[in-house]
Amino acid sequence: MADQLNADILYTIVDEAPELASASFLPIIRKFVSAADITVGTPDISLAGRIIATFPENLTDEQRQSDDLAALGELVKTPGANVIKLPNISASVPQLVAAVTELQEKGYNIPSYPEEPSTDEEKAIRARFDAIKGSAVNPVLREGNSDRRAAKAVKNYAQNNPHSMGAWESTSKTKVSSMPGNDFYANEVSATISADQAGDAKIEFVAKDGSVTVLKDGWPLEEGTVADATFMSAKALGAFLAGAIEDTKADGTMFSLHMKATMMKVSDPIIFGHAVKAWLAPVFEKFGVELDALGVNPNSGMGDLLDRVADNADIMAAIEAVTADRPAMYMVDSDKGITNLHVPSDVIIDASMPAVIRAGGKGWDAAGNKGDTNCVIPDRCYATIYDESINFFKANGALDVTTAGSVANVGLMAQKAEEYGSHPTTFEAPADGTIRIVTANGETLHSHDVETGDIWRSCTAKKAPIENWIELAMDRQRLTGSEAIFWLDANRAHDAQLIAYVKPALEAAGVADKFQIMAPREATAQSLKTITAGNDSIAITGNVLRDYLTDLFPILELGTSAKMLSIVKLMKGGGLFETGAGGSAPKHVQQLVEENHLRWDSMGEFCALGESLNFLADSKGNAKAGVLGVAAEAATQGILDDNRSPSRKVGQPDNRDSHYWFARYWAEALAAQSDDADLAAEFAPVAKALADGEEAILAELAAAQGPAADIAGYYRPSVELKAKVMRPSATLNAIIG
Ligand SMILES: NC(=O)C1=CN([C@@H]2O[C@H](COP(=O)(O)OP(=O)(O)OC[C@H]3O[C@@H](n4cnc5c(N)ncnc54)[C@H](OP(=O)(O)O)[C@@H]3O)[C@@H](O)[C@H]2O)C=CC1
Ligand SMILES: O=C(O)CCC(=O)C(=O)O
Ligand SMILES: [Mg+2]
Repeated sequence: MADQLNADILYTIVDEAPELASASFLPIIRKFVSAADITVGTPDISLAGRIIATFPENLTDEQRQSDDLAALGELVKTPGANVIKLPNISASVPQLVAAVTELQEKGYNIPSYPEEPSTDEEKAIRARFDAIKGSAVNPVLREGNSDRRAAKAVKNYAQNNPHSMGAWESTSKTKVSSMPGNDFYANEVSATISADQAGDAKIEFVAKDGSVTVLKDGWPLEEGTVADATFMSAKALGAFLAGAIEDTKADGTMFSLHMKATMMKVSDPIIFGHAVKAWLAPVFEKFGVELDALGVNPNSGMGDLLDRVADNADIMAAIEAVTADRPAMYMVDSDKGITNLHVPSDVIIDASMPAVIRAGGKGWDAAGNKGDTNCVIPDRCYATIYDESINFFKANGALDVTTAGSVANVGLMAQKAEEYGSHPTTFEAPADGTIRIVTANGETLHSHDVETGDIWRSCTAKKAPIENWIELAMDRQRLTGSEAIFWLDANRAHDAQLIAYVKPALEAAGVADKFQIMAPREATAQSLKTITAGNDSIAITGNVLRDYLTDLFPILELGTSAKMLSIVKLMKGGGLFETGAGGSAPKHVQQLVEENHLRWDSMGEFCALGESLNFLADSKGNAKAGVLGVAAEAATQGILDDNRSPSRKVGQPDNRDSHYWFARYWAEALAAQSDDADLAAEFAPVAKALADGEEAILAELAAAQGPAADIAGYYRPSVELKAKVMRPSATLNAIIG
């Protein structure tokens, strides 16, 4: 890895669809940039790679691999970082277990995931797995704030080639349901750490008998950190979920739960588990002991539960009886019977809610019928943005993609800001009592009375990232002149603390009149109005809304968030270029394996590559990198202009075809430019060979599609087979080498 880290550009090895795409695209990148002596390192941050790096002790030398994520995590704190970061799996427990099983089958002597660790050894193994679980990569690499937007060319393309949008009826019964109170929103308190309070804090649980358990010790809170505490009442959640199920039935719609069990890896699987228990309440009441004995953990979902109880006819019959009495369920895969509650990571709110909204408020039920759905989002902190969007489209009809403007995002993300950094400070209350934060000087910063099972958490946002975020917002507003809104709710404790940073900073810079501050609901309505009128808006948000909005608006405006420019301006001066704003598209892998068609759109990679090369030119004074970067931008434009992006259906051009075209346009742009004669001379014959070979290459790529493709694995496919499947054109391979 040491050599890898010294490379000019680091292009991450990840999972699923983007990793399949890399098997085709990376050889092209390497060939082109080597002409400027630019090196490309490939640190492995895949789920399988991270598991292997975590458990070296029982592996052979050949199997072992370095902890690339840890190394990258350090690199992003240096000015030289230039990382192209593709989306990776944030694993739920079922995914983690499946990945371990696959590695074991491949001869890796990795311990099994201890579901219920009892011995010290099991607890230690479990702790190591817990560090791999959920969103364990992005928070480590994101040492900067987020600038996500659609490049002009991408936006123009979408306006001229509108994607399909479901119609919105004013009579739609689709709605968002949230708890009326006693949720994270209601119980939040927040404070900004003073000089006196700064230092190592602790979090304590005080039982009814006065005994104190330290939940977290040596927890550094720097001066200026905004530190919140809040909890969700388990009783209130249970009652709400039971009510929402009944309400869905009365409405005649589908029940759907939308969580972020991956990034909120401690709290949201618990909330998900409450929903599984609420759905199967009579089964849990009657068979609690048996379910326990079978190792059922509702937080792992109904899929895991069904596997464990499959041989118990009584429980299966009880489940069937309950299901018959329940409302329709929103399905992940109707054909395969995968429900919304099967796996906690199947329905991820940032992708799932926009899909419902784009479809005109529709989901799919078990029989494959389209219908309205009750979108259950228990906590109210951010649910209002979806509620307001639904209200807006019910009133105004679907967005007109051909004329709509764009909502860009500037997101507070650096150094594990806000909820997405809260896993180490999230706890399920062990009993009735009090949970409190005690600062270094002995003061009680926050204190909550809790009941058994309540989900308590503290979130923090540090001063330097907050200030950097406000600067970034001012930069983007100045460069665009767009409407700019801080999505902050003055009535929410945390947001009020942020507003106390934002207002004076804007005033000091003399730009307060260029910005508005609005609660998320009002900001949603305003932004939708703005883009409906064909204008642009910048949403300046915290970390969760950064995540939600950079799927919501792109999916409405562009049909996908895959085409987003996603830049993380690292606070220490480096550049992290994320590819797109979406995920790793598991469904795409399934299609490739079944019919050798990869519909993954590499537009995010194309945009990131151009940015990374231009950044290299600036940061290292590498003029050739700049020439390559400008040519890569021309190639990206060519893909859009000539409609070379992948199609969804087998038999039509796919991801590999788009890479051929990218290489061709890139070579043509390099051959045509006059800034660097050497590069022009080197790429003229490449451009000619790619043009001359067009017919053969496209025929060879097309011929590969149709039959099943074997890549020998899911989490750790064979490198050789992947290359074989993803590079089926001998003519193209001969040119790329
Ligand atoms: N930055 C990161 O590392 C991120 C990682 N993730 C991880 O990704 C996995 C899947 O997450 P999920 O929420 O389902 O979201 P995804 O974004 O992976 O998938 C949602 C859908 O979006 C479409 N899509 C996304 N990217 C592309 C692309 N490049 N080209 C074409 N279509 C695209 C696909 O739609 P269609 O099926 O219609 O083709 C896909 O099924 C999880 O493990 C999650 O943790 C999620 C978000 C960000
Ligand atoms: O890290 C993850 O799990 C997902 C990240 C994500 O969805 C985003 O940043 O948009
Ligand atoms: Mg996201």
